[in-house]
Amino acid sequence: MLQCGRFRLSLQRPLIMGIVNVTPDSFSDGGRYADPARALAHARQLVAEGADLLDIGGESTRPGAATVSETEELERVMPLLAALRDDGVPLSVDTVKPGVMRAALAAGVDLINDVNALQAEGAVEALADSGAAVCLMHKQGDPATMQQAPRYASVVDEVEHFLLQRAVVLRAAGVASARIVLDPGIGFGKTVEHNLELLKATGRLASQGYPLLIGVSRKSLLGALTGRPVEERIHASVAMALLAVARGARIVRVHDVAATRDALKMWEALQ
Ligand SMILES: Nc1nc2ncc(COP(=O)(O)OP(=O)(O)O)nc2c(=O)[nH]1
Repeated sequence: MLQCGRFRLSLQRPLIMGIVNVTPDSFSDGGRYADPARALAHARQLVAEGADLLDIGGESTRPGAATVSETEELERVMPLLAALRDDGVPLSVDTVKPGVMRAALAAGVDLINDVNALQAEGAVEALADSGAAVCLMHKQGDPATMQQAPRYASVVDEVEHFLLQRAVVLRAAGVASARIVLDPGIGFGKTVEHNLELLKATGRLASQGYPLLIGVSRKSLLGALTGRPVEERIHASVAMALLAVARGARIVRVHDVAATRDALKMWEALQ
């Protein structure tokens, strides 16, 4: 069970986190939902397609992405969070900024999705003071430079150690384990080989006492394996989400909810 703000989400079956990027420059859908009305319609479409929760992102984290001011990020995400507040769907905000976290939590967001694992000053306190869940993700370096020369002695050991260390910090701050999700951060300071090692270790990473979230949707790893451009990666995205679930992941963060939902229904039918 995931204690996710206003919601208690069963993890008996895998959950789909639908991605709503309200940015001009997200790697696969940047600019498509920058208009508030389009973003709201898209968010509701993802719920209709079977998203169990929505992840609202106001700052691209793709390699080389420019950073966004807190004011700008708030202007992007807050109207959508407000419009979705009473739709009855758990809402996540994808941010590294404690100020954005606090505003989103005050507006009722149910999960903080932080690619920086709440390392910013004040982030742990912001989360601890709320009832929201948190996704702690590993990354090596920052989007601007993380893909220049990723290097690990043992990527699985190091990612696992980091995530468990961050979970210990949260538990010490009074955050119950039922509010914590871990994520190895596919594509965040990793080579193709590093990403594949982490995905092969999904079972191990998912057995650490916390639900594991995998986000691989449309990412360059899939392009490297298939040769497909970003707009042609739905098949590989669905396949890798299904494989992650089959190996123990409990949440998949995806752009293509309907296709992923159908695939997970097939997996569930065989359990
Ligand atoms: N927890 C988690 N959060 C994430 N946020 C963004 C992206 C990148 O994907 P996307 O949001 O589609 O692109 P962009 O960061 O360019 O908006 N990937 C993850 C991920 O793998 N895990």
